[in-house]
Amino acid sequence: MTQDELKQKVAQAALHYIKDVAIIGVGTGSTVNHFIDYLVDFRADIEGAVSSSIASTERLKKIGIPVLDLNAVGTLDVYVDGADEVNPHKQLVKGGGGALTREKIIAAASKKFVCIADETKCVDVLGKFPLPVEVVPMARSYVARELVKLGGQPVWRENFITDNHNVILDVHNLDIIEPIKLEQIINNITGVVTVGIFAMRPADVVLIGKGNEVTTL
Ligand SMILES: O=C[C@H](O)[C@H](O)[C@H](O)COP(=O)(O)O
Repeated sequence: MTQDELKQKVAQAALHYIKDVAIIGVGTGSTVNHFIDYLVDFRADIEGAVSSSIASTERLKKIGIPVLDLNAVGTLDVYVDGADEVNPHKQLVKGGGGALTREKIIAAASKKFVCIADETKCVDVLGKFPLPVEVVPMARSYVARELVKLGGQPVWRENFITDNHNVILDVHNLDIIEPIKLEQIINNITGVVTVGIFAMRPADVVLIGKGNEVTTL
């Protein structure tokens, strides 16, 4: 199977978790795009979705699924989203597509976070994938200097603005041995909006597309 076929398969497997769920939290990215495409057959049962990005909002609307404001919905039963890296503790690195802040908000507001990933995303130690950090634009250089002090090499994602009108620093060369600790440390740097480590609120279920099957963590 190609990587895209694996993404499709794992996205299909996530449908099991949305049975009888009226309002679904929906993430962002190429894996989630497959999930959204599958939702077309469930339109009649779905009241709406809370979306983590403008891109996902557009895709959901295109297939006729109403996109709702999280403030009006309260706690979500299920949130389905992809990841850039997954470790055996269901802790993640996210934000390769720059949607990390809204993703983290929806994950926090959801009872069950179902992460869908192909096997290339599995690692023992997070950090091989450059760690995305969303930063208020005027704080970019200051935050970059603070990230260097932590041992990383931040690279400004040029010509990219997030849905929240901020910038992204991708931090290379980090071995994230203590994900919760590093998440807290980076979150505490003034000017950081969100760090792409999802460890304080990890996934509850990780579905991994591997070979011809989907395994569950
Ligand atoms: O900002 C983007 C998100 O965190 C995505 O969920 C993540 O980058 C995985 O994307 P993909 O499914 O395209 O690999």
